[in-house]
Amino acid sequence: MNDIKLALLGSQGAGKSAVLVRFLTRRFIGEYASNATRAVPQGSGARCIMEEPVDWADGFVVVYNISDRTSFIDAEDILRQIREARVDNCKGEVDVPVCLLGNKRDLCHARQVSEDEGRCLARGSRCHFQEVSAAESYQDIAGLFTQLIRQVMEHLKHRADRRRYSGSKSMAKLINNVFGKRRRSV
Ligand SMILES: Nc1nc2c(ncn2[C@@H]2O[C@H](COP(=O)(O)OP(=O)(O)OP(=O)(O)O)[C@@H](O)[C@H]2O)c(=O)[nH]1
Repeated sequence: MNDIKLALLGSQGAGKSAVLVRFLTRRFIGEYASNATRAVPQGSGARCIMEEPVDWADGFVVVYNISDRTSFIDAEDILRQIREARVDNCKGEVDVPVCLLGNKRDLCHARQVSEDEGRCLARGSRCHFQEVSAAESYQDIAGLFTQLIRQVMEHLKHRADRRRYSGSKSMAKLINNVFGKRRRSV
């Protein structure tokens, strides 16, 4: 079986590493060096632009921090960019699986983004939504990745079936053209 490639995107400090480390190790590692983000805020910070199109990903996890509205606006922007890229690249194909994650649910006393807003954004972007806390819970994050991986595998299978089908259709057309023409010229 081929590897599955997932991209975790989101603004700086949203908790991408914490979510991933929680899933892979079941542990919450509170402090570690902050990576260069794959999606960076630019200019005033009101717009979040991906450094490069993520065309290698089979699925996306877009993370924001529920106690930071700017990170939610960034997530909105990232989802829009993913949507636009898939309109360009995947004509007629089933959408690439995407999950919107509202992280740091344990900080609900400092909440700036309601759960309804998250759900509403996900609905508009045709993606799954969940609030989680990388600090407090493994189960939610594990369940979420398991579901996303399942969706990605189904998506890849669907895409492979489609390619096989359109390949055999082209071959049938080619044979028809060649032999059809011959028959006419006899
Ligand atoms: N309270 C709380 N803190 C969290 C949670 N997840 C991450 N953090 C903290 O938020 C900070 C940023 O987390 P990171 O995982 O480094 O965030 P990131 O999105 O990978 O950040 P960059 O690498 O800078 O893009 C760290 O201090 C984490 O300990 C959470 O669920 N709850």
